[in-house]
Amino acid sequence: MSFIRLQNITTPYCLKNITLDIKAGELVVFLGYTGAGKSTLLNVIAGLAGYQGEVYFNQQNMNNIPTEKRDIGYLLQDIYLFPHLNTFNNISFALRATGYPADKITTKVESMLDLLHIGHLKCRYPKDLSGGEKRRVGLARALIREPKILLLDEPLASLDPATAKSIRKEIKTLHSRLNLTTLYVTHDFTEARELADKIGVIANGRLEQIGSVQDIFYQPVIEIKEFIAACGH
Ligand SMILES: Nc1ncnc2c1ncn2[C@@H]1O[C@H](COP(=O)(O)OP(=O)(O)OP(=O)(O)O)[C@@H](O)[C@H]1O
Repeated sequence: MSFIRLQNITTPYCLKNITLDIKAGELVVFLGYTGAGKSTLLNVIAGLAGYQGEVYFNQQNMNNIPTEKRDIGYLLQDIYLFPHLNTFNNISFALRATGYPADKITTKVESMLDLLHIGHLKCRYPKDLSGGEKRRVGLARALIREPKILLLDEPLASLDPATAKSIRKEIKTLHSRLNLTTLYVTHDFTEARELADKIGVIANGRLEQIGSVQDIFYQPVIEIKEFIAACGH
């Protein structure tokens, strides 16, 4: 049964009639060129972009449900950590804003710091974090409210290959351990291959192809042949 269903999603500038079913617990990677519509697709699911069509989570229509009530964690490509808050306060922000019991916030944030191996960063401000550390803090912040759905928009962009690989591994572990349904945007086939249960290929606002890594690797649509050639297998 599908956990996320998109039905005939069209947006004014970009997406064209996308219909898609994602099962609970799947890690789906959306692959496509710059400007293809990948971020817009995540924004639709998050309730951050206007659209025509229907979005369902667990068979409930989400069209009139605002972002903060959609049970999602979201890590954007340009991570907007609050510059004036340290790591601890960046992570706890959403808990405070939603009335989480004040006496339980510290324990909750500490457990998230442990999970992401960033306890030593808890008093640091974003300007004193490396790119990789910022991603980990961003992930902790996205996960602190225990969402069922995690949306990641090029979360590893501009990291060195070794750091990217280690965070990728961590994302995969968190995805399983926290029973997440994860949607991940990239234009890197190597990244997609390492992570995906399924790959969805977006080109010119359309979902051109969706299938297993093997399906996409051996029978790619024309638009991503270059990605596959570039990944060096
Ligand atoms: N509000 C808007 N007004 C005009 N054009 C828009 C608007 N929102 C999105 N677009 C256009 O829609 C297209 C898809 O953008 P989107 O950010 O979803 O692509 P993407 O596949 O995520 O690209 P990238 O890999 O560069 O992040 C782009 O051409 C963008 O300029």
